[in-house]
Amino acid sequence: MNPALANFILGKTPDSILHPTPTMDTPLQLNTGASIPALGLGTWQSPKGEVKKAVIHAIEGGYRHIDCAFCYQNEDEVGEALEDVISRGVVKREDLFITSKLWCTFHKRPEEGLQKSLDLLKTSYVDLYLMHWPVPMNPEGNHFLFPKLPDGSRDLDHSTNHIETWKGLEKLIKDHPDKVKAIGVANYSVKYLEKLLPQATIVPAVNQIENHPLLPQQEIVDFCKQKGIHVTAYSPLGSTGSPLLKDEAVNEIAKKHSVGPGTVLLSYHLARDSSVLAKSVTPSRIDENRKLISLDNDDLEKLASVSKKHGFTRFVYPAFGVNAGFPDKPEGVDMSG
Ligand SMILES: NC(=O)C1=CN([C@@H]2O[C@H](COP(=O)(O)OP(=O)(O)OC[C@H]3O[C@@H](n4cnc5c(N)ncnc54)[C@H](OP(=O)(O)O)[C@@H]3O)[C@@H](O)[C@H]2O)C=CC1
Ligand SMILES: O=C[C@H](O)[C@@H](O)[C@@H](O)[C@H](O)C(=O)O
Repeated sequence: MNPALANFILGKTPDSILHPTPTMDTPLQLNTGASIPALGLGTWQSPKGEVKKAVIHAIEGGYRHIDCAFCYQNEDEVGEALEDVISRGVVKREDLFITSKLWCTFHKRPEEGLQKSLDLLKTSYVDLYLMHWPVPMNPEGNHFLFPKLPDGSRDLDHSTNHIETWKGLEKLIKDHPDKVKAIGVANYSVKYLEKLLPQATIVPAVNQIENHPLLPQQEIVDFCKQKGIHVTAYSPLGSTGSPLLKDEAVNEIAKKHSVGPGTVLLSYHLARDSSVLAKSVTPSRIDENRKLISLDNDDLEKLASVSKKHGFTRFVYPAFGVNAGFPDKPEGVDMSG
């Protein structure tokens, strides 16, 4: 039977009224008063020679949110793409939402880090500037992005901490409101936020975290919601090679809604009031990833069962050797401040 007719007979409010179908442009509110589009194009590991075409394709197809970072080492090509679409009148700069991130070796130099990204991206401002990881690394080490000690471990900067970095970002937005519209964090656990918030004069607008059915991070999502911090989910497909597209429960839900498994994995975050970033340099996938649906409670329960059945999997965990406060990764040195 048609679900709408069934609901009518049962006297139930259809899910479509309770949860209107989200789109990639559904604006989600930030604590700054601005909004962030529900779906963003990721650019991590998007190779040079491909990322420009990918960003142009995405924007021509309606994407308005692009996630970038200095450490991705491809912001120059993203900038060429932005210049291209803006100069051709495909989109106006003010209709785009561009995120960049302060890399770990720049924690003591936020103004320099921001200016480098602005120059590469060929834009006068970013909509959101995130502290990429709450882990300062030696700015004068043996590599400008990934300095290492002789034993091969990452060269951390113990003379400062993420709280000092945040204060630098607060100063940055106060001094340069024309260059950065909102500041936020990434890869923050509840433990780190609990250390940061009492010392912050600006509550981060966003916490960008790894999030998918194998790593629901419900405690962080709930904590952020309570504090007015918007969550953006990264690696929704399981990162490189998109392993989560094969998950059995995800595929059952996809079949039920007659959509692909990617639609389920991306829509999961909208059901939790988060925005989501999907990376692809493949035009057909960039298009496919635009499709979002509203999931119902049965779907969400089934997705919650995925990590209960298989345990937690964190796909992105760089070898900082730092305990970032994530319950699933208790090892490493404490840099929480
Ligand atoms: N703040 C942080 O520390 C982090 C932020 N991020 C951000 O989040 C973004 C997304 O996360 P990411 O880790 O890249 O991983 P995703 O979960 O977005 O997965 C990307 C992978 O999935 C493939 N893929 C994409 N769409 C499809 C599709 N429809 N069908 C089949 N395969 C598909 C891509 O291949 P292909 O490109 O070849 O098509 C690529 O291999 C990043 O790019 C980055 O912008 C990510 C990690 C950490
Ligand atoms: O944003 C993506 C990730 O955080 C990525 O920037 C890091 O994993 C980085 O490659 C590292 O090795 O520290």
